[in-house]
Amino acid sequence: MTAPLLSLEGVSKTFHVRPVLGAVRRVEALRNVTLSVDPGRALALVGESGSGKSTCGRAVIRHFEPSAGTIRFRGEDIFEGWTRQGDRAYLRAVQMVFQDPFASLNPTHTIRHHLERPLRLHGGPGDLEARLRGILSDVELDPATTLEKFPHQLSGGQRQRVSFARALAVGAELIVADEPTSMLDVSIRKSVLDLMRRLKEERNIAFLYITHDIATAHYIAEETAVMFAGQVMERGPSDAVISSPRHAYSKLLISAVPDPARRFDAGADDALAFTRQAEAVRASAARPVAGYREVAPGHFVAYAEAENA
Ligand SMILES: Nc1ncnc2c1ncn2[C@@H]1O[C@H](COP(=O)(O)OP(=O)(O)OP(=O)(O)O)[C@@H](O)[C@H]1O
Repeated sequence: MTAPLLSLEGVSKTFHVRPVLGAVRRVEALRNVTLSVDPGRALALVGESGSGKSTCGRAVIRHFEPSAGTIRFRGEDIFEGWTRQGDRAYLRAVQMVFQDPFASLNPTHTIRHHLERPLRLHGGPGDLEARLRGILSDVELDPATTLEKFPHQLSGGQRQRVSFARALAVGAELIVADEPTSMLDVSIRKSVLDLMRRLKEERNIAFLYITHDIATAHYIAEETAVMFAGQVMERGPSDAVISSPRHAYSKLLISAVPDPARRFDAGADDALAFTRQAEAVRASAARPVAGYREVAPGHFVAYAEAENA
């Protein structure tokens, strides 16, 4: 068994929101989250809005320190006792690709500028121009027509490819991809997902893939974790979690994926009953997780205290 590249052990994060008027509000964005990602593999984090997926990704790229728990990269605590050199190596090895590539590309600089600097800093064999062209080819962009362009002159899909190229340029080993295709046209989503798969298979890059889209989680990731209210409800092989979910909340989430064969007005009479049932499941899932049952090898399902009795 390979050692995980990244592991989160009992990670919690509480934000204190200070409104202009009224009392400070505590938001428990992550509660005791334990997950791991192996080299060259992908873990998908799925869940509804506000479930804590992005907070998890942001903790991994050290946007903030968790309130509790440990995050390790190759066995080393990412917040403790690193030399400056180790620190720099981590910042290179773990890269984030965001939903909106515009937000992470500087509109006043060409694609050449975006890629040249990290390539220079990172070093590596071969001359810079050849490496630049190589990296663009790796993300299936034509160097001849791309290098001198500005971000606004590219399509959304091409811009997202530049984001991946930049991660490659610094020597990323783990990419935290936060909804990388959700702003793209449906017609080009698959090609960007295919690129991610290729980077995983050919370059051994690991992915923490954050998404609302359960179908793409299945397409990209060997493993899937379902989050709700800052906790992991279920995790395991994507096939098992998505095709035969075991936790009531995972079942609810997966049942909410639109079925193209179903008429949009079908079952309207059942809608109220469904909403009531969904509310009950969500209320139950929000309770603190007491532990996980391993229902099949590597497939873990959360239980709350009373449920285990
Ligand atoms: N900086 C912050 N300050 C206060 N609350 C925050 C902060 N960042 C996130 N939260 C809260 O933490 C919870 C989890 O948010 P998070 O963005 O991680 O969810 P998400 O699952 O990624 O949702 P989405 O899919 O909408 O991005 C939410 O209630 C959110 O409002």
